[in-house]
Amino acid sequence: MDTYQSFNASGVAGVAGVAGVAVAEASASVWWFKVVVTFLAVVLAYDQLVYKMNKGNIAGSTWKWYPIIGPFMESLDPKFEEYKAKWDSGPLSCVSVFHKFVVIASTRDLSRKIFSSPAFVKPCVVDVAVKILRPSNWVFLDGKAHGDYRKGLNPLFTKQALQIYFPAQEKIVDAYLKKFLAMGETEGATQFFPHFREFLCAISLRTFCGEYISEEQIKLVADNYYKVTAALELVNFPIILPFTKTWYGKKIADETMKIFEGCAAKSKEHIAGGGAPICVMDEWIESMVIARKKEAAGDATSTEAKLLIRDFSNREISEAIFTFLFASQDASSSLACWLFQIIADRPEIATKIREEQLRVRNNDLSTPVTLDLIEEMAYTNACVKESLRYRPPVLMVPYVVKKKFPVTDSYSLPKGSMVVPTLYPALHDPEIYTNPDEYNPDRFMQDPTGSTTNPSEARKNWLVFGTGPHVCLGQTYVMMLFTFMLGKFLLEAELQHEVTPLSEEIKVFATIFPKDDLILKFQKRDPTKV
Ligand code: HEM
Repeated sequence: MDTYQSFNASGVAGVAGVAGVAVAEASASVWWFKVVVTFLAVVLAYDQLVYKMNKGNIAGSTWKWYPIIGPFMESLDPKFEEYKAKWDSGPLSCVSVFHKFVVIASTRDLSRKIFSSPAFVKPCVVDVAVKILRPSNWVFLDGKAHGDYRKGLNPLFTKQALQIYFPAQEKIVDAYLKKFLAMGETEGATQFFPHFREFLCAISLRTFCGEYISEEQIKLVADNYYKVTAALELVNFPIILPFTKTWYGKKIADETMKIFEGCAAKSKEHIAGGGAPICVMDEWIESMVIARKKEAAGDATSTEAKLLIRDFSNREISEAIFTFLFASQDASSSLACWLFQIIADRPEIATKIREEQLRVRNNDLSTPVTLDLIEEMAYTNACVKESLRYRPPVLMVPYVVKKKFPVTDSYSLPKGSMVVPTLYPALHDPEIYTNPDEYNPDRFMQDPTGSTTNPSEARKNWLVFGTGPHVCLGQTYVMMLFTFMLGKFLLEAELQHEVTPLSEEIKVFATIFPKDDLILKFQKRDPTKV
């Protein structure tokens, strides 16, 4: 009994002790629970409140339906139809993802205003882009520093300079045309999206680096470049962890810049030895040499003196050349896919292009193609322009707001927010373009702006290449190259497109592509016939 009692007594005491501890622990965990719940409630309320305040009177959901993350999951797999619904919801509309406030501008006047307000905005780059393109890269410059650097780069893409690169481009176009025709014979219709990406990459690399880059290096870059695109998607994990998308992207970017560094060294030797420029690197390096000579002779203008009379290191050149590849690769591949799909589906337009191609050459196919001859190809050029209007490769361009920006009379963009001027809505504005969802190159033959109803206003709608201080550096290059390519391919090949229910649907992968990746066949034809 004693034993039992004492056991019982100690047991009771033990139970009481345990219960006491349990009560203390329970109340501690209740306290923690309360703290956590209160903290979460404050964070959620703050997030919603800030959203409401930033939103003001513009379109957007009344509350963030998915607290904190907002439409994050949708942004992982962007859909054209969801973008379009957003553009149609109002001239200014907003979302908030992870407390990042994003405003979308969907009219041409608002888009132009944003593009042309460098005092308030600068291009927005995802955090990981700075790591991949490197912080020292010129694309991250802003304001006057950016403007000065740009002045040094603009001469590399004038018509005069493009004339120099043209022979190298023509060689690549011929080589790939041969390849595509052979593929047509052996494989029939195949998915052309990857082939066009490789082709455009090869053209860019020869244009930028001439013969300094080897076939193997071109193949290496062309095969892997898509990893850079994937790493630079707008939504991505900001820290580079091994074997993730961003890690592979950085690896390829570093390897590519290393190749470009080697090319820059060879180009410097070539120009120092008195060689004539044949590629973008040569042209840049020669312009530095000329500016230095002028300075020595005492007749350098102040701009030249500032921009060019310093030795750009091979590393610096490689970084700038990488940005050209980065800016051109996806947009040019997108244009190629849509342009050739559209023309293959419209034989009457193909016939008109062939007529023009023979006419400008006086029916003599041995006529050398020069940039002057390309300028005579008005109809072929209108087909490229209309493709860019109908399916603009770049739908929107993200900018970041540097200081509070009164973008309309009733709304100011908050400092630190992201603002996204759109291009697609302006290029499909029914007040400017009759039947905007119809592909009609004749609109650009009737008027250079593409609008007979409102030509004076239409000039403002041509936002395919952006506008303002960051307007695309390569726009003349794009128009010249694609006009030439379209003419050449159509003379030499019959394009057979296998139309699927997804052909006209738009897939978003940095730029836009047909959802079925374009199933196409090139078939040899007699180039002397229309
Ligand atoms: C179909 C092809 C192309 C399209 C649709 C396109 C479109 C654009 C757009 C919309 C921008 C942003 C402009 C802005 O913020 O105002 C841009 C910038 C840029 N593009 Fe292109 N682009 C194309 C091809 C190229 C090519 C071939 C190059 C090669 C050199 C290039 C080089 C650049 C550069 C360097 C910038 C940044 C300019 C700066 O920040 O100063 N682009 N492009």
